[in-house]
Amino acid sequence: MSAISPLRKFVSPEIIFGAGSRHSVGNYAATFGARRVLVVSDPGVQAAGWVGDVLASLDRQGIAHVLYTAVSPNPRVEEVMAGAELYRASACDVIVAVGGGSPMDCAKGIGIVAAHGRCILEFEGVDTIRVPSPPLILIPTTAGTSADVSQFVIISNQTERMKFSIVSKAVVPDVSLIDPETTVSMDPFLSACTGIDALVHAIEAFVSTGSGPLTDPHALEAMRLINGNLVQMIANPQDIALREKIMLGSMQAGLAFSNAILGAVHAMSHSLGGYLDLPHGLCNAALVEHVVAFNFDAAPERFRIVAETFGIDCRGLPSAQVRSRLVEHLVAFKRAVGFEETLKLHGVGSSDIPFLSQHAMQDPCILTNPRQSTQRDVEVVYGEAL
Ligand SMILES: NC(=O)c1ccc[n+]([C@@H]2O[C@H](COP(=O)([O-])OP(=O)(O)OC[C@H]3O[C@@H](n4cnc5c(N)ncnc54)[C@H](O)[C@@H]3O)[C@@H](O)[C@H]2O)c1
Ligand SMILES: [Fe+2]
Repeated sequence: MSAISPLRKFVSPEIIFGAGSRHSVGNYAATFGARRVLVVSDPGVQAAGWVGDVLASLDRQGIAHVLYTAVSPNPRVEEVMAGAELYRASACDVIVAVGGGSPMDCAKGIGIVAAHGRCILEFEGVDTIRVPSPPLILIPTTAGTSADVSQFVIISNQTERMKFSIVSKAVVPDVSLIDPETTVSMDPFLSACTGIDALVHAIEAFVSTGSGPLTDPHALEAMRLINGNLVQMIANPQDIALREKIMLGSMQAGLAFSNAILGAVHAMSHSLGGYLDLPHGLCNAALVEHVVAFNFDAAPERFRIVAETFGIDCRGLPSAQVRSRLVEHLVAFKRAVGFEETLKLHGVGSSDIPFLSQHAMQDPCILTNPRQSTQRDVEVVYGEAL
C-alpha cells in the first residue's frame, strides 16, 4: 500500500483581484465597522496618486482617516513604532496600507504593536504573536513582494544593520485588494526589482522543503507568467494586460511562498538588505543563480521541472547540463530586465562576508532551503556573488 501525503495547511486572505479594486476599500473598511482608519503609505506612492484614490473611497463611506507616510524602503523599527503611536493617539480601529512591501510590512508591524503594546523587536521569529491585530486591508502597488497575501513581515533594525523576519498566520491581512492598475506608475528599475523578487519567490517555494501539492501549482504558474511576460512588460510599461499578468504571477508566487516558505536566496538577501539598505529585489537578483547552482544537487528533479517551466528543453540531458542551462537562463533573464549586478558593485567586500553569513544563518528562510547549509557554505556562495 502506498503512503498518503502528510498534513498540509494553506492560509490566504480574502482576495479581490482586478483593475479598479482599490476603489472598493471604503466598502471593505465599512464591513469592519471602521470609524477611523490609519492609512499607511509612502511619499512615492502618494505622488503616484494611489493614496488619493484610497482616501476618496473612505470619504465616500463617511469614514474618518489619518494618513501616515513616514515609511522608508526597507521599513524601520522606529517607523513601525511611530505609526503604532499615531494609531493609538488617534483612536483608529482599522489599518489600510497602500504601497509596495515596505508600507505593507510597516502596517502589519503597526497592527502587532497596537495589539500588544510592546516593541516590534520582541516579535522576531516564528509564531510569536499572541493577540490578534486590528482589521487589516492591504493594497499592493508593486508586483513583487506579495506581502498582501503572506505570513511574513520584514523589518529593518538599523541599529544592528540587519533585517529581521516575523512569520505567523496572524499577519495575513483580512482583505487584499490587488489592483494591477496601480503598477503602471512603476519605473523600469522598480518593475525589474519587484518582478525578479516574485520570480525568486516562485522558485524558492517550489524547491523548499515545505513545498507540496497545495503550493506547487501556484509556484509553477507564477514562474510561467513572470518568465513569459516580465521582459515584455518592462518594454511596454503602459500595457495593462501585461501588468495584470505580472500582478497575477506575483500573487501566485506569494500564495506559494507564504505557505511553503522560502530558502537561502531570501535568508541571504535579508541579511544583505539590512546591512546595505539596498532594494530587496536587487539583492535577490545578485544572489539567485549562485544559490540555484549551490542547491541544484539537493533537488535535481524539482530543478528539472523549474527548467522545463522556463522553456528549457531538458530531454535526454544529464543533471549537470540541466543545472548549467538553468543558471545560464537566469543570468540571461536578469540581463534582459536590466541587471548586470555583482555585490562588489554595491560596495560589498570579502571582509563583510562573515557578518552577512552569520545573520543569514539566523533567518527562518534558511531552514526550508533544499540543501542544508552551514555558515561556511553561505560564506562561499556570498563569495561567488561578489
Ligand atoms: N512581507 C513579505 O512577505 C515580503 C516579501 C518580500 C519582500 N518584502 C519586503 O518588502 C520590501 C520591498 O518592497 P517593494 O519591493 O514592493 O518596494 P518598496 O515598498 O520598498 O518601494 C520602493 C519604492 O518604490 C516606490 N513605489 C512603490 N509602488 C510604486 C508605484 N506603483 N509607482 C511608483 N512608485 C512606487 C515607493 O514609493 C518606494 O520609493 C522590502 O523591505 C522587503 O524585505 C516583504
Ligand atoms: Fe522577496
